[in-house]
Amino acid sequence: MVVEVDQLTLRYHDVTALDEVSCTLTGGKIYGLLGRNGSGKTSLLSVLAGYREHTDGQVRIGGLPVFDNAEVTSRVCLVRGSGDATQNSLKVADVLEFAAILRTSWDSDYAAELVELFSLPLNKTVGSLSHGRRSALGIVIGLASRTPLTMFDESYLGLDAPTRYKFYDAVLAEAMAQPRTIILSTHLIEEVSALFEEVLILDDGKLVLHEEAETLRASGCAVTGDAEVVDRFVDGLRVLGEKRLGRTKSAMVYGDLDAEQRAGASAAGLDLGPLALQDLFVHLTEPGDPS
Ligand SMILES: Nc1ncnc2c1ncn2[C@@H]1O[C@H](COP(=O)(O)OP(=O)(O)OP(=O)(O)O)[C@@H](O)[C@H]1O
Repeated sequence: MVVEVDQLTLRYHDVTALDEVSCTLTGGKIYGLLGRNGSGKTSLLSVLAGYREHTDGQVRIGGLPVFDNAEVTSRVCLVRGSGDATQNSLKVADVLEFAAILRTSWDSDYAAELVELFSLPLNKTVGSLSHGRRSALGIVIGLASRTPLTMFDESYLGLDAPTRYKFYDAVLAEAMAQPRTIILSTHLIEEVSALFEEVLILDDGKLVLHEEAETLRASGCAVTGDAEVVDRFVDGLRVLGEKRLGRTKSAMVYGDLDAEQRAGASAAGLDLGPLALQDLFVHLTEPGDPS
């Protein structure tokens, strides 16, 4: 389902949460939506889900306007953090039943599989669930809804590492089995970046980057080897970040290395690997250094 965002602005009184954001998501892919705290991720997802009316610009999903348009919003599912507090008194089984009524694309068998995968207790009330289990309930709803546009807004909150990886694996398996448009907003870039096919970065309400993940990874490289050799090699290059373990150092270099530089790295015993999205993200959203 194509998502078209044109000059989208959202203001909350005197706060401009989204500032003339434009992008087109062609759909059928996993998109990573990244941004520092307060950069506008939840605001953008809320507008796409029809939860909020934007102030200016245009938003179309599948060619249709979103706000107050049930034809579109019934095909969109936004899972926010660890769920809505209003559902506290309902049992997990009831919440899933409501979700099934709301979404014509709901897949009950798949929901049952996911309930087992995430060990969700059907007879407990939502209010009695741990933080992580609430997040898992949201994930089950998002995945089993099988809506053409499904968005997870920091849905990993409270999940322990093994459960987070179950979530990532489930998203990947689903995207391969039933291609749909999935947007994941996250701060845990390193963990989840392998899933992204396209990446969008918001900074202070502005879209500062929208690029294919492969292109981003190829926009620089990680140079790893003996610390002194790495330092000599990267002297004069644009270094986004460094990591050091004992005598071994890894420097994240932004920009293409030419054939001669690559040959030089190899001759010096250095390894060249792909750029980590996390480093690029930190670089692009660093105050005062938007380049
Ligand atoms: N209901 C609201 N009323 C007033 N301002 C708001 C409201 N919701 C968000 N904002 C402001 O809008 C801006 C964007 O917030 P938003 O929640 O969209 O960012 P975010 O990228 O999702 O942040 P985080 O990663 O911290 O969840 C922030 O300055 C925030 O304070």
